[in-house]
Amino acid sequence: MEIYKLFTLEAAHRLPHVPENHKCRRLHGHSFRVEVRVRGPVDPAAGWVQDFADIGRAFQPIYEQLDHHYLNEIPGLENPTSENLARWIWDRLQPALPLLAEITVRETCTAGCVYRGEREGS
Ligand SMILES: Nc1nc2c(c(=O)[nH]1)N=C([C@H](O)[C@H](O)COP(=O)(O)OP(=O)(O)OP(=O)(O)O)CN2
Ligand SMILES: [Zn+2]
Repeated sequence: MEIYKLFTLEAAHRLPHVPENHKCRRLHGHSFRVEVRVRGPVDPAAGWVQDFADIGRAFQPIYEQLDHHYLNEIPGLENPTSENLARWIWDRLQPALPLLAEITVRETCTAGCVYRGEREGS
């Protein structure tokens, strides 16, 4: 079974590799929504895959690094596309959440990406 927890964070970014006249080359901000999904068997005694609070605790240090920050200044996020942000979050979250199955990053109401780890062909 799969469970999920949703996080919202505010951050600024610009995309340095898009053409000069592309709007995303300019500094702008998003209310990013990050959905973390964990997959595993339901423990019969607990009745859950994993405590939602475990996901919250694992995500906290990542949240602190990203929320109200300029993403381009964070090592590894010099080109902070949704794709790169999803992989960056995965790489830091997976050691604390071995059952991690999927990271969804939504930049706007209409755009985002889903990452399921290297087996996806990254
Ligand atoms: N594949 C990707 N494409 C784009 C990314 C990205 O991370 N991955 N990022 C951006 C920009 O950051 C932009 O802020 C969001 O893009 P876009 O959906 O084009 O922005 P709008 O909300 O303004 O969309 P409209 O449909 O034009 O209103 C760009 N592309
Ligand atoms: Zn953007």
